[in-house]
Amino acid sequence: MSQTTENTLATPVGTTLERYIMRKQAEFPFATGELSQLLRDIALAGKIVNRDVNRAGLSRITGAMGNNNVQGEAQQRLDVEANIRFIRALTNGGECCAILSEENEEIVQTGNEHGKYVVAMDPLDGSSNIDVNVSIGTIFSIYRRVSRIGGPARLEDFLQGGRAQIAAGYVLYGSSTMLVYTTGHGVVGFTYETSLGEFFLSHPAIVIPQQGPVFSCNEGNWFDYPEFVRTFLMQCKERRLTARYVGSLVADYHRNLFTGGIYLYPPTTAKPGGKLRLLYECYPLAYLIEQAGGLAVTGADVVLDVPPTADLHQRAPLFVGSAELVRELQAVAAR
Ligand SMILES: O=P(O)(O)OC[C@H]1O[C@](O)(COP(=O)(O)O)[C@@H](O)[C@@H]1O
Ligand SMILES: [Mg+2]
Ligand SMILES: [Mg+2]
Repeated sequence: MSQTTENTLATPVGTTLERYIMRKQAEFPFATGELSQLLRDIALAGKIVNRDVNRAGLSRITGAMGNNNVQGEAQQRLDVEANIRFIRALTNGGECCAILSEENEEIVQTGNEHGKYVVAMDPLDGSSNIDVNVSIGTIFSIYRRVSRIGGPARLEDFLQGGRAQIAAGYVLYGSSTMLVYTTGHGVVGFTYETSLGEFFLSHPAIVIPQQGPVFSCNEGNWFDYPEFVRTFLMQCKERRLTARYVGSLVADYHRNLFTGGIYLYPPTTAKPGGKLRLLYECYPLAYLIEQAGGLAVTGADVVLDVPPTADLHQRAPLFVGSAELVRELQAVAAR
């Protein structure tokens, strides 16, 4: 076990996020604190969105905006609200020079041209569940920029590929609110203590079981799935695995991370390239799952090795979770 993991594991449960980030930074003599600040900014935005989510019904942040986003999907008020909150926190934090968001067609330049990092994000994941009080989330992915520091960010900063991520994670707004992320040294989870307004370390080293009892898939699309997907789903049923599908990627993913299992969003006739977005849904969750000992594929290919195209909102099929289950799917896909 590496020194870093030993120190991390030595960090007692109940440590605040702030103290954990400081400890972590101390483990890297050349760390300059910018990434730490960026993680703090994300946590701050997560707290504000958590408040908005909790009282959405009271503050009228419910329902559709009446327009569609770049994906052609109806934008919910909370999609827009969460987008504003994260863009504002990342801009004010000073370390992020540009943001790619599901809710913005183009890259958002923050004006922090000295910033070394860019962030790709899905500010509100699980939009179909917003107004019905079902768990939703935020997904983020961080890259060190490759464009010249001191100037605006460029497209290539976001097209470095899944393995160039230096950090990734999500905030889950569920029965409790959690921040789960990796910086390439395992996966760590913090639980939000609303009354104190603090994230506390609750899961120092999250590891997904190699096998699992759960499969998560919208079987309403059964007739639109490729043959290999139906074959795999039949195998799951023959083995009496349990079907669980919340319809919020972050919530389904989070459950399977702890219980073991596989989440599937296959290609369909309507969406042969898949529904989920490669840069701010698939890549970050694939990076996390590999850091937790699991696997993420698009079918035969490993998600983190899928090269990005110039389409910032490109989609990809996603099969993610316990390594053995995902390999079984890969084997069926390769037949
Ligand atoms: O309704 P479907 O087709 O099952 O799709 C649900 C999936 O789409 C998503 O809502 C897409 O994400 P957004 O809500 O961020 O657009 C996932 O969270 C979820 O897993
Ligand atoms: Mg999403
Ligand atoms: Mg979204």
